[in-house]
Amino acid sequence: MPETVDERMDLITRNLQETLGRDKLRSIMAEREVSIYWGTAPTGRPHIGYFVPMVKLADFLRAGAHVTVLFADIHAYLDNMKSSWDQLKLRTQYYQQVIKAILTTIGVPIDKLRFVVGSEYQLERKYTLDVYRLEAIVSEHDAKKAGAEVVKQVASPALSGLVYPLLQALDEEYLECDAQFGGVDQRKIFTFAEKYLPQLGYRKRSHLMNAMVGGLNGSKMSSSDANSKIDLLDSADMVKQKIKMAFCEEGNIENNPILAFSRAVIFPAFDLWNMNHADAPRRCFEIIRPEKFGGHLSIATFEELQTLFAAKEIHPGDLKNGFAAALVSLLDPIRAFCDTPETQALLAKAYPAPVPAIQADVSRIDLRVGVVTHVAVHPENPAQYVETVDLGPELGERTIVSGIAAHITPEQLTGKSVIVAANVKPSKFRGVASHGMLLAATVAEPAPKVELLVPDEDAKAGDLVTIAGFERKPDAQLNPKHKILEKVMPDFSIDAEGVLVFKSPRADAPVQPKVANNAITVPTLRNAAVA
Ligand SMILES: N[C@@H](Cc1ccc(O)cc1)C(=O)O
Repeated sequence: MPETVDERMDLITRNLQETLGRDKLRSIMAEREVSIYWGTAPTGRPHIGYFVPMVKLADFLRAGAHVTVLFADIHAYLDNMKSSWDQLKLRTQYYQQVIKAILTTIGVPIDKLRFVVGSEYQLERKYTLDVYRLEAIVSEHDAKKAGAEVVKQVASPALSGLVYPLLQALDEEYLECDAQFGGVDQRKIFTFAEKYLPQLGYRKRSHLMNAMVGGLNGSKMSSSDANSKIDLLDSADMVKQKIKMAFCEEGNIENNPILAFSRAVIFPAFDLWNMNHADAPRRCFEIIRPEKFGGHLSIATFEELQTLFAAKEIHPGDLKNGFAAALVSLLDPIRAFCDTPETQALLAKAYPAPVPAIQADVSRIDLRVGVVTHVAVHPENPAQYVETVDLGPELGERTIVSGIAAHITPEQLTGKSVIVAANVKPSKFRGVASHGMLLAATVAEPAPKVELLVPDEDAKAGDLVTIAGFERKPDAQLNPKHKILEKVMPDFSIDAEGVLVFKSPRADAPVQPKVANNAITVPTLRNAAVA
């Protein structure tokens, strides 16, 4: 630990973008050991960006500070349920493992740190009461503003996003810290805490802010853009591949994610390692290249690397290779640490592969020809018919209930061919189970009219309806929750000639559904909807 308070203070604040309440922190440090905390909400899979704050924790420890890492599980939930309640425990466990692995890799002694899970104290009576006390004095405006850069901004924001900054402010009191550390994206929450903690009678804390390190494509490091972020467990090949795609312009040192990350992580991590292994050969940033392109370089400081790159003495390809090798050397031990059946199982449960989105397309509906063999008025509802419909050799006869009695007479229906959605989920209409749906055209104006769709004369019971561009793949039974019919039926209509057409997402113009090679029609309605 450095001798003087000023030296220790310099170590705590070096490389930070901004510090609020520096003098206060210094005066505390002159009296006793200070305590600093950093919090993370266990949401998406941690990526290499997590190395950045860890490097600072090393500085804090070396300056003699007590350091707490908070796993803010409740915050992960409050922030638009980025983690569901079920996932939270698992993700918190996973975060704990990998954060400890990162710290170990860069040579931070984890036995000197305190690890806390938010829900362990944030549900206690006193804390809860303080949340309410804050809610009673914080304006909606201030709460919203505080979270604007941290809480995901959505169209119809939930109340939980407003509560988020309140809890983060209270954490400073309950973790008994003198300063909170975070990225500059936390700034508005930090100033919010400075304003409101004193109003509850608590001490205003100091705030230490790291610069943000961007993604590899030159913008923000985002979990949703796979190429912009490197997962902590990516293989060496994957890491090299992503770095190859990274934005890195010759001579450009201003917008250069590789240089930025080298400065924030690679060099500090190598420095720590060299400090802890005084007897071993020093670890350096190595540029390996053939003699004719300048030969091998061992670079000890970031400034040296940056100067050489600015002078175009290091080519982007060589910088990328050197960076990839350095990064892989940091990630190797993390991957090894997590390469146990337990961690792999944990990971699979905490971050399950996304279920493919449900395709609501017409191929899932079993449309076919039926022949109505018998019609009776529903015994308990005169607006409905109970029909017996022959759906051909494969499906046989079915009972189907249709609410068309006001528009069609039993005589008009008996013996006729119709078009049936045969795989709708059976449902009961006042005691009579219906096993299908007859497709009909409807108009509302000038007077409501309904006509059933009619296949051509040659169609037989059981014949299939086909639609160009779609291979029939009907579900055994449509799941009402997937709302396939609701989503697809509006794309059917009757055109100006009285022919059934389908507005296919796979064709430029409407297509005609066919039975064998023939169109489906209605007797008299034109430009009508289909239901
Ligand atoms: N707001 C932090 C997480 C956090 C939550 C609660 C805290 O007390 C501190 C930090 C983030 O964006 O990652």
